[in-house]
Amino acid sequence: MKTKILTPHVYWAQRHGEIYLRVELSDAKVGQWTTSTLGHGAKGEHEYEFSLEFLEPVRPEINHKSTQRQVDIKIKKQEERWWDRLTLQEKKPVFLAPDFDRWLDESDAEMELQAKEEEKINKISVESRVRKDPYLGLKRGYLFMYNLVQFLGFSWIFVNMTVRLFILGQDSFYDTFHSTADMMYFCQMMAVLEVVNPLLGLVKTGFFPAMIQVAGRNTILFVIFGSLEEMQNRPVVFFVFYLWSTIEIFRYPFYMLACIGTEWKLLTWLRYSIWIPLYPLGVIAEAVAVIQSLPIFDETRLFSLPLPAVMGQSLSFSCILQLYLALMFLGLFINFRHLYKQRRRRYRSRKRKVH
Ligand SMILES: CCCCCCCCCCCCC[C@@H](O)CC(=O)SCCNC(=O)CCNC(=O)[C@H](O)C(C)(C)COP(=O)(O)OP(=O)(O)OC[C@H]1O[C@@H](n2cnc3c(N)ncnc32)[C@H](O)[C@@H]1OP(=O)(O)O
Repeated sequence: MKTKILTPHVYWAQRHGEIYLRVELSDAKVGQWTTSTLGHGAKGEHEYEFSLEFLEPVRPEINHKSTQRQVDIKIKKQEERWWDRLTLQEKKPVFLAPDFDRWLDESDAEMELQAKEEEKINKISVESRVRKDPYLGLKRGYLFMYNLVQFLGFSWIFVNMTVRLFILGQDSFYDTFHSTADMMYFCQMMAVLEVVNPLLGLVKTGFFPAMIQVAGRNTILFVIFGSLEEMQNRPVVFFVFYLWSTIEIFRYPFYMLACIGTEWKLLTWLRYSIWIPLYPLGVIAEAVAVIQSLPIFDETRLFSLPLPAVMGQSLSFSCILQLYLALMFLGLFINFRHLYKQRRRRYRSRKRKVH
């Protein structure tokens, strides 16, 4: 006697490139992928069959996996695009229903596709960077050592000044230069590497912000404090050195951790936040130092530029410093904007990673 062929329940979902069918049959023996199946359905062991005429052409190769509970079928679409429905006929066959476990609407599927693409691109770019750069370890080692030396130098200055402030009180303001200048000279000469590093492609820092930072500080340190003894025992030295070293004892350890692929949230926050009060205060302290040095340069004629006889004797260096004062505020604006962007970039990309 001929057994009755039954139709199983079929659930479907799609992605841009694939169709997923889930046939509710346990222990099924799949015959030809197109139709016939032998398995246990709701009505016991039977032969089951279904047929679907797809809305658009699909590739001939079929992937199917039979489990104790169901048969999973994956079919590739000929062309990667979203279908409005599964079948050519508009009316959905009664045995067919959406597979809500797999179901995504078009925009969700697009996002899933995009995320997969991004993951693929990231993987490729990380792999190619690692493969392409045989000196990566050496570069990281150099940067780590550079940051470590700077961190130790600025920490020494910061601790020295703080201890002296506690012991001597306001008196410590007057000989900051004599107790810390050698170390500051060392650190700021080393800091020239911060302009070289982006030029060599060792770090992603912009060349201009680094140049403004290093040129600005070294003008104050070597030209104003270093060459004018009269400036060296003024309290302004204390404020300038203290503001510089306060940011650096957070910035350099932050970079050190970045070199070994680690991050401490609090340190990152400090690196990208305390410049907000410190930078303007630093520029104000530096401006005070420049203003205080003007009459000294006028008096001593140090670094004055000789002029042709008709124009007078010489141009005092204080005139150049007045121009520099204006440049300082331009420098402040450029670097403040740069640091603001770096802060936004850091927190925006971190937020994206969390989602
Ligand atoms: C046209 C004008 C002419 C100019 C003439 C001169 C005018 C002078 C005006 C100057 C005013 C200066 C005043 C200033 O001296 C006052 C003070 O300093 S007060 C104290 C407060 N100061 C600060 O907070 C500023 C501290 N300095 C800095 O932050 C940097 O020097 C600066 C260049 C301004 C910004 O840093 P950067 O661009 O590097 O930002 P990031 O830290 O986000 O780094 C970007 C990515 O590069 C990686 N990186 C950078 N350096 C290193 C390193 N040494 N080792 C390892 N990695 C490094 C970093 O990790 C970032 O990578 P990622 O994006 O992957 O995280």
